[in-house]
Amino acid sequence: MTMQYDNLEDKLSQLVEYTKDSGKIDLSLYTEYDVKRGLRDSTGKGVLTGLTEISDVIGFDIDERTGEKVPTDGRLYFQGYNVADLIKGMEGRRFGFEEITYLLLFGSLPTEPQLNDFNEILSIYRELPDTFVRDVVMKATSKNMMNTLQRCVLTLYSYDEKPDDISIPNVLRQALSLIAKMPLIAVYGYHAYRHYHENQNLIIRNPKPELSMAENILQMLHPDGDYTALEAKVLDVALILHADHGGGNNSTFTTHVVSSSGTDTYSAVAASLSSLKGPRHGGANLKVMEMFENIEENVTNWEDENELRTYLTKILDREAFDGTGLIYGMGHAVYTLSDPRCVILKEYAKKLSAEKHREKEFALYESVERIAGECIAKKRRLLKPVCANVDFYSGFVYAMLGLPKELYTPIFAISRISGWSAHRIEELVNEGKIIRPAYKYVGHHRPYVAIERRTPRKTSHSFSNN
Ligand SMILES: CC(=O)SCCNC(=O)CCNC(=O)[C@H](O)C(C)(C)COP(=O)(O)OP(=O)(O)OC[C@H]1O[C@@H](n2cnc3c(N)ncnc32)[C@H](O)[C@@H]1OP(=O)(O)O
Ligand SMILES: O=C([O-])CC(=O)C(=O)O
Repeated sequence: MTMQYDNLEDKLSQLVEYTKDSGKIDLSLYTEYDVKRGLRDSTGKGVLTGLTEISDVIGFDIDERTGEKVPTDGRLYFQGYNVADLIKGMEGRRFGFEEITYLLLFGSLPTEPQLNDFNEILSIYRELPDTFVRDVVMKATSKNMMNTLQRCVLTLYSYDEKPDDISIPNVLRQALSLIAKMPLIAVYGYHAYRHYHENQNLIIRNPKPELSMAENILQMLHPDGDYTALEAKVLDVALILHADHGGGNNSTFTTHVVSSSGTDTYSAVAASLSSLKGPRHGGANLKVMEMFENIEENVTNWEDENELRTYLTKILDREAFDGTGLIYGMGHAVYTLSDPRCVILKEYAKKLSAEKHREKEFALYESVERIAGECIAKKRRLLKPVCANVDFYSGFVYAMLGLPKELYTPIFAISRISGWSAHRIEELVNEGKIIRPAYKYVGHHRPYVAIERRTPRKTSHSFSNN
C-alpha cells in the first residue's frame, strides 16, 4: 500500500519532534562535566589534540613581562616560512602554488630543477582516466560542485589498482594525482551542470602541460580559453593563501581523524571535502557573496552606517538573510585582530575594484567589515576580538575575476587538498594512534519494555529521554 503524501508529512513531522527531543543535551551539563564544547576550552582556545610541523597559525602573542596572551595581527607559517614573505618573495616570479604544494608536502622550498620535475609530475598526473569525464563527471550532475568533487574523488578509487594501499609511496602517488586532477573535475563538473541544467554549450578543454594550476583553471573555464596575466596571478595568490591552515581546522582535522582509522586516500579526501563544504568553514566564501547580495537589496543607502548597523543586527538576531544569526566571513577560531590572508586578499579586492569600477561595492565591504565586528561584539559572548577572515573578500575577488559562484568553495578545495595531503602523510608517517576522544554519557539506563506495554512518547522536553 502506498502512503498518502499528506500522511507521510504528518508522520515525518512527528518523527522530527521525537528526534529533536531525543537529541537535545542540557547545555549546563557541559560546564558540570567540564566538557570542551567544540573542542574549545573555557578561554575559547582549541584543545590540544595533535602536533604538526606543517603550518603554524598565530592569533596571540605572549607578553614577555606578564606571560599573558595578547591579541595580535594574525600570522600564518608554512613549514616555518611566513606566508606573507612567501608571496612577496614570489612577486617577480609568475606562479607559486605548485612551489607551495612542494613545500607543504616535502618540507623545503624546491630548487629550480626540483620544481621543474615536480611540475612535470603534476602534468602527467593531471590526465583523467579514459572516459572518466563521459562516464562519471557528466553523470548525475550536481548543482553544488563540492558534491561533484566528492562523488568523482570517491569514484577514482575504482580506477586505482592499489586503492587501499596506505604505504607512503602509494599515498603520495594518490595525493599528487588528486592534487593534479581536482581542477579538471571542478571545472568540467561546472560545465556539465551548466550544460544539462542551464542549456549552455558544453566546454571540455584539455589542460596544457606548460601552464600553471591557476592558468589551467582559467583556460579550461573560460569559453574562449582566454585569461589575463592579472587574473592568473590573483588566482595563484588565492590558491597559495588557502593551501594549509594547521591541523585543527575542521577539514584538516577530519583528514587526521579519518586517516588515523587506516582508511584509503579517496575516502579521506572525500571526508575532508564534506567538511570544507560547510558554511561555517570553506563554504563561507559562497555565503558571504549571497549575504552581500542580500544586504545590497535590503539596505537602500550603503553609505548610511546606521542603516547598515540596523540590518546587520537583524542578521545577528536571525531576522534577516538565512536565519542562522551568522555574519559570514567574520570571526575566526584562532585569529583575533586580523587574518593575514584576508589582509592580502583585501588589497587585491581594492586594486581590482578600482580597475573594474566597483569601488562603491568595495566601500560597502569595508563598512560591513568594520560595523559587523562591532555588532558581533555587542550581541555575542566573545572571548577575543573578532576580525574578517579569509572568506570575507575572496568571493568578491573571484567575482571580479569573472569566476562563477559555483566554483568559489571548489577553488578553496583545489588549494587545500595540498595541505590535507601533507597532513595525511604526517598522520601516517607517525603511525598515530586512532583518534578517539571520549564522550560522557548523560542519558539514563532503562529496563526493556515489551512492545504491547509501550505508550507513545510525549515530546515536551525533559532531559530524561523517557
Ligand atoms: C576558512 C574558514 O573556515 S574561516 C571561517 C569561515 N566561517 C565563517 O565566516 C562563518 C561565520 N563565522 C563563524 O561562524 C565563527 O566565527 C567561526 C566558526 C569562524 C569561529 O567560531 P568560534 O571559534 O566558535 O568563534 P568564537 O569562539 O570567537 O565565537 C564566540 C561567539 O561569537 C559568535 N560568533 C562568532 N563569529 C560570528 C559571526 N560571524 N556571526 C555571528 N556570531 C558569531 C559565536 O557563534 C559564539 O557565540 P556562542 O558563544 O553563542 O556560540
Ligand atoms: O583554521 C580554521 O579554523 C579555519 C580556517 O581559517 C582555515 O581552515 O583556513
